[in-house]
Amino acid sequence: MSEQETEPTEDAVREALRTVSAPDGDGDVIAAGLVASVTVADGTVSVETALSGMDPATADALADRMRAAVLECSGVEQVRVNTDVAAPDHGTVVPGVDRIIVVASAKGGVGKTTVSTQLARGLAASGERVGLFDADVYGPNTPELLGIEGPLDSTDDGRAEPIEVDGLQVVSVGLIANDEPMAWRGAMAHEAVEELLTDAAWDVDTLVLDLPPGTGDIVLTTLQSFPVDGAVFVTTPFPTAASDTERSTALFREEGIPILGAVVNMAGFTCPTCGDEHAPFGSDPDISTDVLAELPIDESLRSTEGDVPAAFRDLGDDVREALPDNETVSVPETALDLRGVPDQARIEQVRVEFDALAPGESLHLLTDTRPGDVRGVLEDLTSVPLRVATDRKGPGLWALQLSKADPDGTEEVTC
Ligand SMILES: Nc1ncnc2c1ncn2[C@@H]1O[C@H](COP(=O)(O)OP(=O)(O)OP(=O)(O)O)[C@@H](O)[C@H]1O
Repeated sequence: MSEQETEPTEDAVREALRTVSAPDGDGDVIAAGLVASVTVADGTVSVETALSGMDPATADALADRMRAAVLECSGVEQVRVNTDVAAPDHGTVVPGVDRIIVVASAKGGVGKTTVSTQLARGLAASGERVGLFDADVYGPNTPELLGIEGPLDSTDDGRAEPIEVDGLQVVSVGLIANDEPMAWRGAMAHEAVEELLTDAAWDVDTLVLDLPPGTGDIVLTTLQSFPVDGAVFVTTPFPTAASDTERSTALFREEGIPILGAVVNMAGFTCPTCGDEHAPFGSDPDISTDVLAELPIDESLRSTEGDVPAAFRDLGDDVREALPDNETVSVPETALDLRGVPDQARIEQVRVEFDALAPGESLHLLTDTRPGDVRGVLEDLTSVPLRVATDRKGPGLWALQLSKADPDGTEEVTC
């Protein structure tokens, strides 16, 4: 609280809450009996709600509106709106899968399937258990690339059994019994893809998911339904492919998906006769995303026989490096809930609370600001080494644990 501002009163907070209408036209949230109690201490307002029975999405949206209204009260620095409703389900965990990396492209035919398959092989080459899920209903080419055929067998408990090939567990919409994924393009296609993905008997550390090109239904529902840890975009250097990639990455970011980087494929070739370099699709595409790899037109990059091409082993390492820390971060009751808090106020709160930590102690945050931005701001505010653990709780929502490094310097420092 600034020196000029005084502690808000409980009455003022209740008055602010009266501006929030209850769902179903029941007047405001106070009149509708949806607020059980309000407490104020040192600029922090805690609102206990009585929302049991309400569906989680409505309760969450209502809590957001209450939080925003209370933040308008003079002297309020932080608001905790506690709902007695389970948090909305932001992501169906895929059984047997620890993390999901999607491979996407704005356009078809740019080499997305080639990159997905070789990236999966590259990750597996360093000892990870890797799955490859081909969700490209428009061109499920993974089976052909890996020389495998369907239909998939069923496990004893009736789940789809991934085909083991080249150290990968593979499931493709091209491996289903009726082998007609093109017929899935209709309205129900995304449900069929989701079912196959969650139904498969995976046992992997990382699942590489080859999305259909573009940003259609299947792509969006996959991003919204599953806890995707990061996306790799494949593009050619051709100017329109690059500008389409910019638009697609912006949409992924809006969905809260970390963009790990781009692979610029078909970036030139060496003439086998004269040895000259040619760039038929142009060079240096104008994209703001980090370029993880530039791959030439080269027959050997298509081959899935023998050793994984060095370019894809390197890509595997770079992708692993680019992944945000995906530890499980808890959200204790004392966590700072920064959702909806104005920028300046949230920076000040984090600075004050971080300064107050003893070395080795941690501060927990729940925030709608991207973790990289929080870390950047904090690094500008303090010279103390910090460690940041990040856990994406849903689209645009992260739990962060910010720890002050141990004085003896034994703790890993990640910034
Ligand atoms: N760097 C490369 N050098 C040579 N050939 C390549 C390269 N990348 C991809 N190809 C070839 O280009 C064709 C298209 O690649 P691929 O099927 O991977 O593209 P895609 O983006 O998945 O296409 P789709 O629109 O079907 O999803 C394939 O025949 C593939 O072998």
